Amino acid sequence: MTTLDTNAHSMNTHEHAQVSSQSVLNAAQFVQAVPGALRKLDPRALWQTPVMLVVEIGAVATTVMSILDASVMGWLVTFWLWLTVLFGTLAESVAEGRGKAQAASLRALQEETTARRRASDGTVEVVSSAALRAGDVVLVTAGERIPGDGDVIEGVASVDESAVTGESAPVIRESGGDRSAVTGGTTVLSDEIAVRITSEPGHSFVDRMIALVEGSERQKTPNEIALNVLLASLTAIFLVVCGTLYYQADYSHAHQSWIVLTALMVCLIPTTIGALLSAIGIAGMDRLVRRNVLAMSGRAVEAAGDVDVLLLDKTGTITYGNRRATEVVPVPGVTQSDVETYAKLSSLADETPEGRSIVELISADVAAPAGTVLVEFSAMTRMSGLDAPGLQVRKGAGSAVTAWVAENGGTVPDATDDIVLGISSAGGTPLVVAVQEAGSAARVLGVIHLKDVVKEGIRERFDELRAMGIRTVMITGDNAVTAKAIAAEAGVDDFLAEATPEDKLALIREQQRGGRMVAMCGDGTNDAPALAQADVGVAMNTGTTAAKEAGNMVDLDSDPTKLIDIVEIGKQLLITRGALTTFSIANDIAKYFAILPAMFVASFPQLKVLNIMHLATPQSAIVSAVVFNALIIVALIPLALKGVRYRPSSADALLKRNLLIYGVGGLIAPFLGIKLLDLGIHLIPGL
Ligand SMILES: Nc1ncnc2c1ncn2[C@@H]1O[C@H](COP(=O)(O)OP(=O)(O)OP(=O)(O)O)[C@@H](O)[C@H]1O
Ligand SMILES: [K+]
Ligand SMILES: [Mg+2]
Repeated sequence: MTTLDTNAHSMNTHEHAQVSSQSVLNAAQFVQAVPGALRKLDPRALWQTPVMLVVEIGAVATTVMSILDASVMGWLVTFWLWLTVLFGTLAESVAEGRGKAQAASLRALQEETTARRRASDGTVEVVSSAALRAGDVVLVTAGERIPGDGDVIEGVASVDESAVTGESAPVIRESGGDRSAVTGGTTVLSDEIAVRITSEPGHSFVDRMIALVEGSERQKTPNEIALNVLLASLTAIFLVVCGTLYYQADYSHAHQSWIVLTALMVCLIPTTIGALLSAIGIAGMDRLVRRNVLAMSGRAVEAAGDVDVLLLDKTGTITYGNRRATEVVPVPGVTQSDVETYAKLSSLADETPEGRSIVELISADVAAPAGTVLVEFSAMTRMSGLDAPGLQVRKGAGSAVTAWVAENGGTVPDATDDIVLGISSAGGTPLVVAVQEAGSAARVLGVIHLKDVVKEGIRERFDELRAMGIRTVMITGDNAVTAKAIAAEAGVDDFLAEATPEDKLALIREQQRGGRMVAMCGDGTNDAPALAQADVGVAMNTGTTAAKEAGNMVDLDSDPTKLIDIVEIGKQLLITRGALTTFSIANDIAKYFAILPAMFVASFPQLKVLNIMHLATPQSAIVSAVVFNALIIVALIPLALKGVRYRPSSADALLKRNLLIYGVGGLIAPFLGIKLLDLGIHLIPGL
């Protein structure tokens, strides 16, 4: 067998380089986004954004009015209202465009290849990869491309997944354990594996990635929907206000044209946030993708911004997950060769990496007796072994095997506990080996030492999480002593040992009942229920298909500390949305005071005191406000896409700071902007 390369799982930093090169927004991106923006002007697409739909209807109305009754002012307002809608769709289109290049390179992975499909009778036929269905078994040898998503059911191989993950170091994929999932389009570098296909055509992992980076599957989150309803209500109110203003103005002999009132209405409704809302959401998902995290829903990204507790599986998440047998220790009275024989016997059927490592460690030839029934490992029993006529062998977690020995009339010698304790306190996983032969009570033979290594640099990252106010809890099926040793080494706040899949699920529910937002990182099939229940379920890409399907995010780098980035991006998304909503509404209030006095000052000279801006003429005031209202959308697109900067600090301090910058800033900006625009605009002939 090949030597397993643990470096392949070491934390990598390549994605950070990627981020900085891609986050620069350039003019070309805007230009490329124009066709998409024009398509989005279709009212059937625009109704998703009620505020912008109202602007579009307003633009249609002023177009008609200007045709019927041409005036410079009418055409200027019309032109800028159309630009306002276009800038809104442009924001979304630019946000989407950033995933398009990535989607194109992913599509290259979907090229049809040939596959060697193995029928149930063992015959192998060559078929097209497009003909593969879930359940098919294919053979893939060094140098070949894996034709579809699946689980390795035989063998172990090193695989180049760089096309999907961007990480050039090969990874190990093997049957039985928590590193069995392979992705279609990746390449086998050494050895041969048999893969059971798990996805139907069109529903592969890469298909999902493409849909995700293109934003085509994006659905509004409940928060976005709530905000949209609020914006639509504000819009409705201003529609009524401006509509009735026409008659009130007439009644007071201060007639205002419908063009002026439409312009006023557009200035007052929350167009800025209405235009940028969807771009902010898309940008959040995009930022995650560039960190090599695939979020299956926007809701998960938002939830990440509010996480209080992070639960992590131990093996494969906190440790490299390359748990291997290093020694077998006999209890007093048992020979080394005896304990080794039974340890190997108990592992003949054990297809987990742990089981195979035991078979490899022990050189003695051992064969299963005739009539053997193999007992596979399960996370529930935490044991594996075999049953033969007159012979039962088990190995597994200390508590599980102790219970089994007692059930079968035996007692466990004190020395066992000492050996188990010794291995556990060093952070190793002890597997107790026991046997029951016909006519005698079960007895313990010795203990297998499984070694695993804590991932490098994980401690510092957990410290960071603590600084962000997030509690880390390790949950493991392993015994309490091992758990404690690894917990101390990794620096988690707390741990839960001897946890079954149900225990993991129960712990999450309990935390959620306490009002906490729970994130969970895991890789195993036994983590799947917990990953599904967690508010943010991050599956390691190295993990099983079940885990990857249960979670709402997949980390392509299989780095649990990535949660720090995920939380930051989630917080940044929430803060950006909050900041731009504040700015937008403050802006609209300011515009009200900027325009209204100018509109009515001719009829009501008393308004002069309010007319602090001294805009040149009422017409120029209206046009300047409309132009400002449109330009502010374009001006804020980069901020919406990049996100407001997030620094770890208390929620209170953040709120105060943002209210000050975006609230007060939003109030002042229109006065300055409109005044400046008015200086030029009032010179336009005919206005
Ligand atoms: N192949 C095996 N045969 C027998 N017992 C095993 C085997 N593999 C693991 N065990 C025992 O079962 C326990 C639970 O293993 P499992 O892989 O389900 O852990 P887990 O819940 O995923 O937690 P973690 O991944 O954090 O260790 C292990 O701690 C070990 O004591
Ligand atoms: K507005
Ligand atoms: Mg596990």
